[in-house]
Amino acid sequence: MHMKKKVIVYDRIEEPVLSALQEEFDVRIFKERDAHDNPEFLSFLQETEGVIGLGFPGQSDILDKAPNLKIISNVSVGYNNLDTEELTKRNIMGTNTPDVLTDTVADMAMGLMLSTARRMPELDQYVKQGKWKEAVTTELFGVDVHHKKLGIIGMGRIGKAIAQRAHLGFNMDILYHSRTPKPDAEERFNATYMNLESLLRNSDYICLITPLTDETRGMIGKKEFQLMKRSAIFINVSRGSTVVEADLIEALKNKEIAAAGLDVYVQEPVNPDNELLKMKNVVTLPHIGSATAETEHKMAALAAENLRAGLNGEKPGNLVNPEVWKKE
Ligand SMILES: NC(=O)C1=CN([C@@H]2O[C@H](COP(=O)(O)OP(=O)(O)OC[C@H]3O[C@@H](n4cnc5c(N)ncnc54)[C@H](O)[C@@H]3O)[C@@H](O)[C@H]2O)C=CC1
Ligand SMILES: O=C(O)C(=O)CO
Repeated sequence: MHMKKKVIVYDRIEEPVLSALQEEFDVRIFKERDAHDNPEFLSFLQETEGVIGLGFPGQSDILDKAPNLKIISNVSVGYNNLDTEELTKRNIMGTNTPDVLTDTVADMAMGLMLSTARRMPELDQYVKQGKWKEAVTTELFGVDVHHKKLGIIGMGRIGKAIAQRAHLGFNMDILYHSRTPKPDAEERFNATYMNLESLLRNSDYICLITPLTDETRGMIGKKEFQLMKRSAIFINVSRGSTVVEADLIEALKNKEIAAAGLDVYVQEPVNPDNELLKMKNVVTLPHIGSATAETEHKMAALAAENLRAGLNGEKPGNLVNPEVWKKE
């Protein structure tokens, strides 16, 4: 009898993609807590050929326990959960889901910027508590977004989609910092390339949207917050660990910056005791940049396509370690 290949769905995958995978493969769903010492997880992992999901810890200690693994298909564009060198060494493919989420994440970055600048969550509470009159006071007025300077750190797919919205929709001046200059962004959005220090000094809004890598880990800390304007509003949609969170808390407390809008945290779910959650000038979201019904579906479908290709001996469209692919 033809044996179905074993596949782990890690954390979750949306329907109807899950049902389709269950038809084709011997699927088992595991959650993050299982990754450590659940004997059922460890025994299934021994025979697993494919993993699909969110944030599977693709590091050597887990890979040691997965001798048959061929592919880890992330349902995310970020792949900081994967040790790509280690995967390549072991001939394991890693894939991600770029492009399909770009506009959705950019929409959300603009939303965070607007809601932080115009204090929308705070005002929402006043209205719901019947305190309309108390809400309409100069102390609770926000600041303008349009015609201000937006500094984008990481002018990639999402960075450009943010620049498009901000420049064409809100008449913002775009400053940016990236590994290399992006002539297309300069032409389309009149964006100005700057080193990090100049960007931080000159921006009214700063939006961080780089991947998390060895280079970007902690790239925004005490020194960087001190360079920012006191009126600066800081938006992080990248990963929590691109920022030194304790330094962000200090900068907000000491009024070195005005406010922050955050979708990502060093620890997720964020610890309820985290001081950021107690600050009125911080708008928080639970890492939902790409989480709309439409985009979740596109990401799941693309990740499943990558998984199928990898398990059928074809080259997946979105390899994050392309050097692993060698034709026999
Ligand atoms: N909050 C959320 O829900 C989401 C967060 N993300 C995060 O956004 C990241 C970016 O996604 P894309 O735009 O699709 O990736 P991308 O690869 O198209 O763009 C990343 C940009 O960052 C730049 N960059 C890399 N290292 C840098 C450094 N050291 N200094 C300055 N710039 C640097 C690159 O040059 C590139 O232009 C993802 O890796 C993920 O971590 C992505 C989707 C949703
Ligand atoms: O795609 C990503 O990297 C996310 O953070 C969630 O969509």
